[in-house]
Amino acid sequence: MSQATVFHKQEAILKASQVTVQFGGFKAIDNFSFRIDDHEIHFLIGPNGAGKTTFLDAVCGKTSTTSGKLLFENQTELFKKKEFEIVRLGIGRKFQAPSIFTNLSVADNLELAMKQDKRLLPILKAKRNGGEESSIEEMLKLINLKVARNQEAGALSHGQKQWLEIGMVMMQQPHLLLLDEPIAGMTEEEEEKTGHLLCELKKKCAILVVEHNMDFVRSFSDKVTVMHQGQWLCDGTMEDVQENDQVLDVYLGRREVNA
Ligand SMILES: Nc1ncnc2c1ncn2[C@@H]1O[C@H](COP(=O)(O)OP(=O)(O)OP(=O)(O)O)[C@@H](O)[C@H]1O
Repeated sequence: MSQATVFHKQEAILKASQVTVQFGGFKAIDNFSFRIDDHEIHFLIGPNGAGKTTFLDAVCGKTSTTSGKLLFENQTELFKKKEFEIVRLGIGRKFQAPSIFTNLSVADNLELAMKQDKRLLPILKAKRNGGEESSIEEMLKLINLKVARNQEAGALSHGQKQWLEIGMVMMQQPHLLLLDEPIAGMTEEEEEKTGHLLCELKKKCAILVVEHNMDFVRSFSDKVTVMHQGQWLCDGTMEDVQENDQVLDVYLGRREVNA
């Protein structure tokens, strides 16, 4: 293989092989295989209870896999790793529940997210160095919150809070970003801005998103994987998967696609 071929070959950031997650006798994920490449926005879709969130939980170490392999960047098996170890390896997750400090400024929230030592006082008393200052500035610009840098985070709109949280996860410079329904509760304008934010972020990392809003998936996905009853149903582009008869039957329905 020539050097040029090696450089242009897509690298898998995460490969799941035959992963099963069992709660008692119930398989929330059943023999599921999956792959996401670097710089890809990959949506995980499927009916309620399909196992999408459980898969994110398994990747970030919140839930243990019962069997199968989860290989990160071709070399690290995530099985049995603790959540903080997985964060350090380069997998960041934004949870649905808010985790911002509402009475700190937007910039202070980003600074806090950047530090390994999360004790508030020493961080807020210490003067930021030039490198930290420019990382915060860059992130403020990316998440569209430059004008709100000194505003208390609690006073932001719902959409702005979501972007701040995404920014906080990004301050750890993850190679893989996990998002669970990032546009829930947003206005149409905020949804659009979030989509464009994801397109910017994919220049820095791969992004795996659980989502039910099919218009959003259609607009911003590179690839889509459909899950059903814990199992892989199909994957491909959104155009591909919305023509799959099984996907139409169990999830999308005929009317949605016709519309
Ligand atoms: N800790 C748990 N203990 C027992 N069952 C669980 C647990 N967590 C999830 N489940 C079950 O596993 C199945 C998959 O749940 P999961 O939340 O992953 O689905 P989902 O595809 O994300 O659904 P939704 O789109 O509604 O969020 C569901 O039947 C759920 O009730």
